[in-house]
Amino acid sequence: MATTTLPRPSRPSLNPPTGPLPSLPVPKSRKNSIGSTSGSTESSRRGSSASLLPSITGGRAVSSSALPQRPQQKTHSNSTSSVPTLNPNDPPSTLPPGKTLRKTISIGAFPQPPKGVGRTASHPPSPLSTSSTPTGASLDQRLSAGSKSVPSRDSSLRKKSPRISGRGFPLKSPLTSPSLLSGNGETRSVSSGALLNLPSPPQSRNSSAQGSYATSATTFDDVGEEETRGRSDNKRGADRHSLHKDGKGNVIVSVRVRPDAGSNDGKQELEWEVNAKRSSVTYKGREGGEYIYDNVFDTQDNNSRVYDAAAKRLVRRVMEGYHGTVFAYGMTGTGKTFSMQGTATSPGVIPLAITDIFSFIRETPHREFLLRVSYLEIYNEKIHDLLSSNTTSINGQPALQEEIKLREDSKRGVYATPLKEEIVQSPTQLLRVIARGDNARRVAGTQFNARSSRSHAVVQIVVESRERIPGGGTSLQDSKRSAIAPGGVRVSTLSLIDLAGSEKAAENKERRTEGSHINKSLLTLGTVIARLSSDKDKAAGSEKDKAGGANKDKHLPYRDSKLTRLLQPALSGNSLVSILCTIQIGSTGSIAAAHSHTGETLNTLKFASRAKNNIVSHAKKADEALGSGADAGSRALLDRYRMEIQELRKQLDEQNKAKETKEEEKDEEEEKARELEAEQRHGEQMLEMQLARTALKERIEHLNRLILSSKSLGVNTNRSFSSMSLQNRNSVLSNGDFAPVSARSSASHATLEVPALNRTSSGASGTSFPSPPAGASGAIGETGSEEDDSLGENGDGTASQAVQIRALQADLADKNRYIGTLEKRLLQARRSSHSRVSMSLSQRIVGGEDGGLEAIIKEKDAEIADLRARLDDKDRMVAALRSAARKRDVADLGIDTSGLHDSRRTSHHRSEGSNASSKFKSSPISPVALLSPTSQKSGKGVEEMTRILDEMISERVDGAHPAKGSQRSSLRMVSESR
Ligand SMILES: Nc1ncnc2c1ncn2[C@@H]1O[C@H](COP(=O)(O)OP(=O)(O)OP(=O)(O)O)[C@@H](O)[C@H]1O
Repeated sequence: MATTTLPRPSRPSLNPPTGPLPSLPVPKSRKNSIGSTSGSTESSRRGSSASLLPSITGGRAVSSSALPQRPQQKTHSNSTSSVPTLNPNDPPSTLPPGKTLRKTISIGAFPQPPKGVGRTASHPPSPLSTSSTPTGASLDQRLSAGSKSVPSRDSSLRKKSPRISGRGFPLKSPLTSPSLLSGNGETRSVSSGALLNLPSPPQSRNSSAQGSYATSATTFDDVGEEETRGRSDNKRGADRHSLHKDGKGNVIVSVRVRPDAGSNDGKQELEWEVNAKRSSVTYKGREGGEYIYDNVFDTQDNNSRVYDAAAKRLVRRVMEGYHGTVFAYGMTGTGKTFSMQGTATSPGVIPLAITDIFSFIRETPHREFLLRVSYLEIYNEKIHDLLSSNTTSINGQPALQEEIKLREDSKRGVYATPLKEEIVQSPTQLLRVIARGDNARRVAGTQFNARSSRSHAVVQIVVESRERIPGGGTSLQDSKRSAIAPGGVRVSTLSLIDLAGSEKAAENKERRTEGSHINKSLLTLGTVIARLSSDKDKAAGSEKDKAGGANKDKHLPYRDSKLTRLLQPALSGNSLVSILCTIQIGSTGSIAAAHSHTGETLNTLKFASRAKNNIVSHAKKADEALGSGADAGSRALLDRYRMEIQELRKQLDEQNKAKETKEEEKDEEEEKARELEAEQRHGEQMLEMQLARTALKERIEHLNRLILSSKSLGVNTNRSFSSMSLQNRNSVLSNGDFAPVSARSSASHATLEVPALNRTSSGASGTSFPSPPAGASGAIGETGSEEDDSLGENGDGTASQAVQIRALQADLADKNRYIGTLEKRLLQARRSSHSRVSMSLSQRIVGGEDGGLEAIIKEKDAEIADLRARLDDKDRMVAALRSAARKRDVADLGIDTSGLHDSRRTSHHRSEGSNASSKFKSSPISPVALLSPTSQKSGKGVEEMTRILDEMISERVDGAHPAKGSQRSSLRMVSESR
């Protein structure tokens, strides 16, 4: 395709059309739309001339806007002589009793998207009607719903006013005047549902407005061609062509005639002729003339038709990226508000435009849109925000508000600030916003209108749009991709303006003041438009003009009123323009005539002619603000929102990640801390347990050695030490494997130095003495080689006292070493659990737990004292043993050696083959002496010593019992005390 060509009638050879505007890109979706509808009978009917239409690139649809344009327009409008002058002799009129008061219902009364009425059932459905309206009703339904309530205009026209040119169907007027924006709403010439997106035959000026918007993708160049073609049959075609080359095709001027309720006598026909077909209004009175416009709506035309012909195409253009302005101009009470707002049953331009805007959005999936709306009024030359939240109406009059100022910059042109803009997402929402503004607008009853608008009201809908990714996917993934790679944002503005009506001086002072402001601003508007014509030749087609007419500012009094200042961008060529002028025609003697409407009507007609003739528009599609920076398209909220959303999403992701990481870290830290704490606690517990176990083990071992040793020696019996000793020795030696018995553990040997005296007497002592207390038995066989620890060379234990002393000393050394070992371990344990211990200690101190620190210290002191007492015991024991040894030495002087043999006999087998026996022989003191009758003294000493030892051993045994003392606390006490 790619190029779908639409039928175009052959036309005379004219210069190639040079449309004032560049070709408009059309979404591909349009192609489908077109295709679906262009395959209709109308399409085939026009197929013969399809080649004449510009080809469609990229599958774009073709517009039906390429309509022939009425040739008379320019000639008439340009001809000042043709404009009838006002008749100053017209008598001032007064409001007749029968005048219909304005009963316009604000669009607030229909919050839901309006349903058009008044269209005939034969209206072809809009191509947009294939999709539902926002309220769910298709446009077709909307249109057909209203068709019953409004009679066919043709029939009514014929009936009421046979002199008014009817628009019989299908009419193929050779004067059909195509326009960039115009497209007459007449659709009855087109079969229903068939050719909504196709151009009317060249001769038909009554091309469907719907058709025009259905094919709004048509480039302006196309229109230029059509205009040229349309003019070909008219002697004024050349003029029209040049006019459109000047950009006139972007300006539509329509005149709407309001029905005159008081005119039932047909007299109006005598003075006025309204020919909707020719789009002309003719005044036949004095200085009369014919006025021809793009559209003339007679009294039977309803709002829907007015919208279709005068505004629909412009609205579609705005959605495509052009700026567009629609305003209603006319005398008070002639139907401006009625046309712009409409009623619940007959919605006007504003609600119908809103419906179309959202229809367009729905049908343009390859672009995304953002709409924002503002609503202001110019009242007594001051601008007020009708959407401002502090707009509170008091007794029907809005409260005073902050004045809005007009500013201008290169990007935005002239704009009001500060002005509230509301972003809207549905037709209902948009209608409600506007209804809110309507309620805040100043209205008052006047002589001519019970609810007269006392201000100029401007609804501005800013349309931001941006191309979505190719393919226009609507999936979430596509949306995301689109958000990630934003294209340029195009910003266009649709201004819908309901001007206050010009009026004669009122009696009421307030109304007079309002009226003077209204009239002044309207006068300025008229002046600006009138002067546009003087500049048009210079400006037309020039870059200066395209730039917005900045140079014109020097000549044109835009700044004389806020209205003209606000309209400056539109009037100076940057916008597509549609002007709807409303008049009320009264015949001689009618109500309207009685109110001097004729003069005002003629003024309005002249204004409309000048506007059509003078306003030059070189509206261009707004550039897409490329780049994603905040500067690009400073007003493009769409971009900013996209960026903001992306930024927020990014932040949210980061925050989520940070939160997750933190939580993980926190969990990990907590876990680690818990583990560490548990580990520490466990380690400490294990260490303590180990320590305690070791201490207990050693202590038990040690004490066991003592006990066993004591038992083996028989010290707990009443028998004599020597006999016990011998007995023991016998048992020990009964296996004939005599070995010296160590009096102590091998470890003890090295740590305690044995006194020389004991050492020398150890082998010679004949005193029987118990075996070494600790570890003796366990050491037998292992440490038996230690010669110093021999029980006695003579085998009777006479050397046992010295051995005993050394054993005790060794035991003492053992204990000291043992304590040292415990100390080391405790210190080690303390280091690892220092903090914990100190903490628990401090807690104990603070909380007074377990009696507090004092109790602990006392406990430790007691343990220290206990240990000291034990040491003292040992010292005493050692001293007693030494003392006994000395006594024995003294007694040795009178020893009877006879007993020695007995003694020897008793231990005969032991002494034999023993090294110890040889030692014993050489000993200066025989151990037997201790047991002989001559050694009574020494025997007494031994008994005493034995007793002491018994006590000590039993004491230790008691102490070793777990129930009788806490090893752990004892150990701790020792370590802590040191
Ligand atoms: N075409 C029409 N068909 C039926 N009624 C109409 C038409 N035009 C206007 N009217 C009625 O005429 C009355 C005045 O209309 P409207 O208020 O729209 O005039 P206006 O031009 O806005 O006046 P003003 O400038 O004072 O605000 C209203 O009651 C309205 O319903």
